[in-house]
Amino acid sequence: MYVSRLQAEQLYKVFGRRPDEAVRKLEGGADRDELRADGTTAAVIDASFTVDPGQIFVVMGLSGSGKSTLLRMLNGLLEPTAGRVLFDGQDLTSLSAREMRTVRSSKISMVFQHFALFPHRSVLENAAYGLEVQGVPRAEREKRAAEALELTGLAGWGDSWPDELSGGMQQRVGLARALATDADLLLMDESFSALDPLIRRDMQDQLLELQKRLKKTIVFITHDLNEAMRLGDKIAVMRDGRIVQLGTAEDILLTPANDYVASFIQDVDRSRVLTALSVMTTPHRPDAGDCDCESVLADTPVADVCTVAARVPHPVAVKDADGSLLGVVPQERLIAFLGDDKQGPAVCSMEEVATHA
Ligand SMILES: Nc1ncnc2c1ncn2[C@@H]1O[C@H](COP(=O)(O)OP(=O)(O)OP(=O)(O)O)[C@@H](O)[C@H]1O
Repeated sequence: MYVSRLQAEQLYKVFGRRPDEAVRKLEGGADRDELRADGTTAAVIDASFTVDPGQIFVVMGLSGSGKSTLLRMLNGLLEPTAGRVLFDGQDLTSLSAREMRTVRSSKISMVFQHFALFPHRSVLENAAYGLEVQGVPRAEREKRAAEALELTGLAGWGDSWPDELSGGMQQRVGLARALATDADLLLMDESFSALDPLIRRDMQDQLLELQKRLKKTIVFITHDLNEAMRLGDKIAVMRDGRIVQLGTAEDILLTPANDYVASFIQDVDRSRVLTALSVMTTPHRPDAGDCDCESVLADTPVADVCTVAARVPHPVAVKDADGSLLGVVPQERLIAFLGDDKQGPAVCSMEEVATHA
């Protein structure tokens, strides 16, 4: 039977008095504000989702929306008021504190926003810290920490002190520490939020690059939708404790669940998120794609489809990895897409253009 790596089932976390009663009220349709009047905070309300092996699952929301509380229930640091967390089919909420510590130290790694490095330990010792907690002998942990430093582009920095490294490099040490333990589940809490924009982008690229090789299961918390869309295979948008939308970046961009989500997507660069698959159409000519011109793949971002469109004299062919034709993207469709940036869902307007063309 197929088992999702991580599963949240109707998770609730209520802080304050009479939490069970509060859950019943929430199940009956009460909202956060009603409970606040009783001095109770509903931090997470009825959160359900699955994360598959090798996926990056992003939880996105503004401050106070419940992201950190959700994450702390996933790693067992907080006990849910109601609901279950399953990891590889095992119910974490049923484990004793001791069993939970074992799972946490061997299978789950955390990467925080603030690097949490020990200033009086070398970079190598910092990267080896998780292994030290697991009781791995020194020689073995130093070898694995050095490998992890190499993975994160810090080969040769092992003997330095944390304060000799830039912010971006310190965050890589944090990442190396998480990778060194071989934990399959990586929980990243606003891990790149303290970094300058360019370095932040660099770290996002590096994470995506590492992920191609390592295929960890990652839950990544952020308040930045652009970051969520760059990284997330699946994104949960949270508001006031509830998940208000769960979907891919394209789902969120093309069909935002409500005005709240729509207000976030205004600043997203759609040409980097949407792919050839979402803008292509059926070719009118039977010989489309038969020439030797450049083509694109279904997951090529629209921005890169534009570059190819500028070089070929006909609609850009979209092909699968075997070279079979999936569809075409006519230049007018791209122009409509780029020109209609501020006016709602791009694909609707493009469909109109295609119909009228
Ligand atoms: N230990 C606690 N006791 C009482 N209330 C809490 C506790 N922890 C969190 N809260 C409340 O729960 C709500 C959700 O907080 P949480 O920290 O999970 O949000 P967040 O989305 O992670 O915010 P931020 O990005 O600012 O960390 C907030 O209203 C917060 O005040």
